[in-house]
Amino acid sequence: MASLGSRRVLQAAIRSSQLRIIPNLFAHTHSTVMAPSSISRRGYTHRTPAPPDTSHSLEARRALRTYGLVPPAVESHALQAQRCMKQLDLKASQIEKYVYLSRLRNSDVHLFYRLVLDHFTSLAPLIYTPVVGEACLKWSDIYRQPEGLYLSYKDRGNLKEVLQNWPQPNVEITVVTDGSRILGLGDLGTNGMGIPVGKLALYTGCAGIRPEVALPLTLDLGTNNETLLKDPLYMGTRMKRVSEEEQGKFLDELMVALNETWPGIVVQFEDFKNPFPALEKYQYRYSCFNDDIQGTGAVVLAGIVSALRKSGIKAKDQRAVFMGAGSAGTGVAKQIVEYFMKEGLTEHEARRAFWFIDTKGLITNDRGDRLAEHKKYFSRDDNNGKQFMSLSEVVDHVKPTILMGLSTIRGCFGEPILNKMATLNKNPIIFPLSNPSDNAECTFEEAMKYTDGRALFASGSPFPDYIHNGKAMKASQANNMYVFPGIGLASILCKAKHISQEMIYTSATSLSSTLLENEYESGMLMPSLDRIREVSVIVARDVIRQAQREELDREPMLRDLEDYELEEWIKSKMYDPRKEDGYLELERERTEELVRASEIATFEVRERFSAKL
Ligand SMILES: O=C([O-])CC(=O)C(=O)O
Ligand SMILES: [Mg+2]
Repeated sequence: MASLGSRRVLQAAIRSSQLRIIPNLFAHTHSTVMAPSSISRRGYTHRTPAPPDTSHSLEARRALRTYGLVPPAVESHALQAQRCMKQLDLKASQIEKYVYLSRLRNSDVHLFYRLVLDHFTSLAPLIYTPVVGEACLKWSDIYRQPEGLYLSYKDRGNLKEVLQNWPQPNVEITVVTDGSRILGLGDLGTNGMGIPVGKLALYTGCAGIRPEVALPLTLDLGTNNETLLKDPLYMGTRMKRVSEEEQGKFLDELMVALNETWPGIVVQFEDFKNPFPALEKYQYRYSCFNDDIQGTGAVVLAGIVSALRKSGIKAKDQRAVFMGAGSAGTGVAKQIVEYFMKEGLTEHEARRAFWFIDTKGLITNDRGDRLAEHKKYFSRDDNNGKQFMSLSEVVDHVKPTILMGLSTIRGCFGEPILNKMATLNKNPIIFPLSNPSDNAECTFEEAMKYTDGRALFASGSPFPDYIHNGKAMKASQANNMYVFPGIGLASILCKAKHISQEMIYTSATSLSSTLLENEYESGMLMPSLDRIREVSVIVARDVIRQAQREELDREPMLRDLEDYELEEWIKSKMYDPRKEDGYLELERERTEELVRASEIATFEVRERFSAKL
């Protein structure tokens, strides 16, 4: 027999199903009491009925009783999108545009994604880097609505219960951050929520992951950012970050709780200052990966493959100087080592092609400090006792072919350094990867101007085109958005047991294979952003194939498909907002709801009946 509590829930459900006749004008806001269509197995879902919509036919409006609530014209999706773009144009600042788009995503999710798909190149910088960086810096000020789940240190022991509060019953993927290293902006605590939200918007935009199966997750484990701790509007717990050991235990509980709640969920770790413990511990146990180390590494590798082809200089003759020696930097370099080894170098030779600079200068074995674990692999022992303090000294010493920036020091690839690179190389490879744009080591314009237009360039954040000698040149963006959506999509679709390093590596070679000949000829190292959806399909296809080779897949029927069939199947699984219709969706939900309500009513009657016996 149902308990009193569950009876109340059932009664409330029945009551609300009667109330539902009037469409909820504010059904799109999470704070609204949900219409019964929102009642799911787990409680409430915010997969709400579409709000009154100017694209609904008059007949649909009458059926929905929204007739008269919107102006009389019946508009096409294209017209609606046109109005949104016009409204976006009226916003004076980037952050206002960000807020406008966030609101749109929360109020009319399909319209938002139609916009994203149709204007990806111009909107990506607004929903993602660089503007998402500004949004995170100002998150406490611009906060308007819940957009993800927060798990606090004080919730340990109960993480599973908190996860149950997430309104969606089926979650297939989560992006999780502890906010400790947001882009190149440092520790932003719970203000880092903008990152999981932004990354998952790209999952939907680039790889067609349905918005309702994506969970943005932010861990509130304290912050060491004094400004935030003093800010009255800061919304995280006001305490210093917990210790590494405490964080480790918290993550152990989280991974179990996530997998018990949503078995096989794909977990993307994002912007953790200390990413290695989690990656090493979980990568062979769960379906997870670290985007900053593995995703960025794969994209940069794809860029390097194309740049090497373009410059004509073999792997064995490459020398790479890395400005910045954080975990992401060494992670990126390790993937290039793997590639150099596949090109015939021994591991020793490949490793020796890298020189890392941190705040104390060139990393050497004998410079007299204790090196962090992740730096040891690339530490030099061939400096003959000499230490090199500045980038300029290191460039003179190494004569690099590649300059990689992961330092977050804006402008450290200045004119003299770029001039030197241009003197040393016909086509110097210059990758200023720090995000957002304000932290980039150099801009596209600077790279081109000071190398006489000869640089092979890719950056982390977008840069505008630059006209050199009358020729318009396009900046390539070596951002992990070219691979993480495909890796995540593949892992969901083939139900990967875990995400192997080979699957990540495959995403890199797959991405480099998508560069079209005309893109390559024009100097681009990454495919055009307009094609990101088709790129994600290819990446997903190849990553699935790799999972199959390693027997990590749990969807055997995919093995029987030819490549072109697999591609078609992947496409058929992708959410396409242009095919979504709020009205039809609502009708479907209504039917389901009626069935559910009658089941509940039957249950109620039976319950009353048995209570009388
Ligand atoms: O978010 C981005 O644009 C790339 C990235 O992962 C980072 O910089 O941490
Ligand atoms: Mg990141």
